[in-house]
Amino acid sequence: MTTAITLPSPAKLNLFLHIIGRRPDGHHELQTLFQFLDYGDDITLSLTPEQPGIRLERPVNGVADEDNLIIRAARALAKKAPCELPGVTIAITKRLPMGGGLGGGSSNAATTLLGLNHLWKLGIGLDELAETGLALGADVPVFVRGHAAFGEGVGEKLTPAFPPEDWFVVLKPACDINTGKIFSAQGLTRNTPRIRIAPAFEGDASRYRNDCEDVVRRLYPDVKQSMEWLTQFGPARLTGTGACIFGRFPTESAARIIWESKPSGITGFVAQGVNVSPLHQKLTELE
Ligand SMILES: C[C@](O)(CO)[C@H](O)COP(=O)(O)OP(=O)(O)OC[C@H]1O[C@@H](n2ccc(N)nc2=O)[C@H](O)[C@@H]1O
Ligand SMILES: Nc1ncnc2c1ncn2[C@@H]1O[C@H](COP(=O)(O)OP(=O)(O)OP(=O)(O)O)[C@@H](O)[C@H]1O
Repeated sequence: MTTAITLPSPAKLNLFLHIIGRRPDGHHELQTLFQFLDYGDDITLSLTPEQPGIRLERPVNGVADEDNLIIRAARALAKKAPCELPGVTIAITKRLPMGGGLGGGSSNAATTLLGLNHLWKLGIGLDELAETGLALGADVPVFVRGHAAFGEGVGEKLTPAFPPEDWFVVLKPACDINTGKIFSAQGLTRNTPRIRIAPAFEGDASRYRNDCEDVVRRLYPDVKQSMEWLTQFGPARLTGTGACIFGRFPTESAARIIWESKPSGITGFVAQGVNVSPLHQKLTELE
């Protein structure tokens, strides 16, 4: 019987992000193109049959365990079980910056849902797991489903997409950005016309933009400065509500040359865009 697994919890990029309106509940209606990166956190789930309950081996810096999306996801899943479950200890190796627009917390929640569904042998389908995940955050469903996608609604209505699997230089300017602050900012573009995209999306995402970019550049000079630097080598774009920005390159070596030339003090990483989540690739290997 498998008692422990280590699973990837990848980052996502919003290759574009359009805000097309506001719902009556105040949430913004989006159109976005999600792609995963082959870079992210790792989560180890270890069953502890002798000790009931769900616990984190070490807290995530700055996040109370009660608020941690890993714990919240595990508890939401446990509620669905028809019987008593073995306990679990969860350890995370955190690489993704928080408040970076890379969806780290949401990805951690999805990895926990899928990993525990596997270890606890619950047999819950992806539709139900995506619905459970949506209650934890708008980005959780795409991580649960595990395919690059055109997202609508708040990002939960997903149509599989196949953007090119290019290489990215991802930079993390020295600021953390609160998503709620950007969505409530004055002057945010909230009326981008809805686009119609065939389900087999193969269009050039560079024609589209991130509607949060102007507000974020105005409020965060570090983001503006990093974008100006990266733009010298091609289009640079914000992911989510920032703070991370990215530039795309056709090969790893092209991306690494730019990465090596970055000014000192800028953090980030180089990674490849992938249309099947590394989490799902790993789970398929385990089957
Ligand atoms: C920016 C994205 O990462 C793009 O993929 C997501 O839309 C973020 O969605 P999320 O993780 O659910 O965002 P949260 O950090 O929970 O949202 C914080 C706050 O931002 C506002 N918010 C968020 C998402 C959305 N579509 N419209 C909003 O107006 C809401 O006031 C919400 O309470
Ligand atoms: N496991 C977790 N990892 C990271 N953040 C978490 C986690 N659980 C809860 N959070 C909370 O979620 C907030 C957002 O963190 P996250 O890494 O998801 O940011 P993000 O990449 O900007 O997300 P998004 O792209 O969804 O806006 C953090 O500031 C933290 O308070």
